[in-house]
Amino acid sequence: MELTVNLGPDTYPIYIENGILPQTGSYIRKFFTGKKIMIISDDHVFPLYGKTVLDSLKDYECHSLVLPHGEPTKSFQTLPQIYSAMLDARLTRSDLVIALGGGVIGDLAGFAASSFLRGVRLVQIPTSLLAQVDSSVGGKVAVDLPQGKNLVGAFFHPKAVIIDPDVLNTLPQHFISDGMGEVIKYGCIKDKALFDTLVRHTSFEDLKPELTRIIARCVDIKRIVVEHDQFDTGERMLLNFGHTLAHTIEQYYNYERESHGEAVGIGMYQITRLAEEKGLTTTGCADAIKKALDIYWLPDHCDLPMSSLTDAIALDKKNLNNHLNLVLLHTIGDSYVRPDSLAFFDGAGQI
Ligand SMILES: NC(=O)c1ccc[n+]([C@@H]2O[C@H](COP(=O)([O-])OP(=O)(O)OC[C@H]3O[C@@H](n4cnc5c(N)ncnc54)[C@H](O)[C@@H]3O)[C@@H](O)[C@H]2O)c1
Ligand SMILES: O=C(O)C(=O)C[C@@H](O)[C@H](O)[C@H](O)COP(=O)(O)O
Ligand SMILES: [Zn+2]
Repeated sequence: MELTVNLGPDTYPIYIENGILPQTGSYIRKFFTGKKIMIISDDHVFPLYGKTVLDSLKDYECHSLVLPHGEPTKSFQTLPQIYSAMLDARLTRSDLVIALGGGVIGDLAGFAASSFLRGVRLVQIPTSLLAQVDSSVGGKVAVDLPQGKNLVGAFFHPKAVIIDPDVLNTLPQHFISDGMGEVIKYGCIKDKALFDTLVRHTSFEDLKPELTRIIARCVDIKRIVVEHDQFDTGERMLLNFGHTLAHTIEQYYNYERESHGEAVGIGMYQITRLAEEKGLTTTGCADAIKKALDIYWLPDHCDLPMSSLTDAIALDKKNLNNHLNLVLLHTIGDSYVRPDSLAFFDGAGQI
């Protein structure tokens, strides 16, 4: 299956098909006539899939940079190492960077590509469920700062996204759950039928036969939203459902305890619980989210006092002028952005 993200001069294709990884070279040859490619990956993914990708790129001069896995790598501190590798490889603006990995590598290599020489072309090959359903599409690339998630970044679209769901066979269960956090998000914000499918199943194994279709559905929802609002000034904020709290939870633990999908799960449940208490969301949505999180082994709380998160919430990128923009649900499948303030969280207790 091929989808197209229509963004004028930044239009790009997304290829989604089981078993397409060995054909990476043929997708890249469609648009890339340069000579040199740098693959950026991590030390879990490259040993598993690096050779397959390299074998398909035999007609190019390929360089690889393999970084330690995990969120702490998506740091401002990692960038000099990437720029040095790019300089050592004599990468020019006519060359190409491939991000081969999960969302950490996609965001980090994407930001490096966006900033090196003011922009070197990028291809995303997402290998985690989270990256396949969400982070590889839409052009948000970034690194974390100690003060907050994704605080230094850019909008920089890839030239192509190549999604092979077969690679998920080696993804550990924990990260399957993380990806399901974002899948549940897509059901919550835009697609009740998708949400109902998720809660009709009893486990990920049970859902698996439908996975390729579900990946494509999430990507398509994101494609439509990004086409409407690529720079995150309105509708795109809906993709941030659960993230106001998620990002502060991740930052609170210095990116070492709650992973992104887990934190999004907690954030979606807790903000919906609070919104229901205030009459801003239809009663029952928080319970429905909790049920979905349970099925896919995701937490709904982390026992942090809300007061420990408010400083970081003030850095949320959805803040405009003097107000917070919160993403809430009217009901499952129907979301909205509400201009509000930190007072929304008063009396929240522990989350
Ligand atoms: N740019 C965006 O729009 C966007 C959207 C959502 C999330 N994100 C970001 O994505 C990041 C999280 O991404 P993630 O959950 O993919 O984390 P990740 O990149 O750390 O990958 C999770 C783990 O799985 C391993 N892995 C990946 N693919 C594998 C495979 N096929 N087989 C075996 N192991 C594999 C990785 O090495 C890592 O250990 C966060 O930093 C989050 O902020 C960005
Ligand atoms: O693409 C978007 O827009 C999103 O909000 C998708 C989120 O899942 C993702 O975590 C994103 O990186 C968050 O962006 P940020 O602007 O809040 O850092
Ligand atoms: Zn996210």
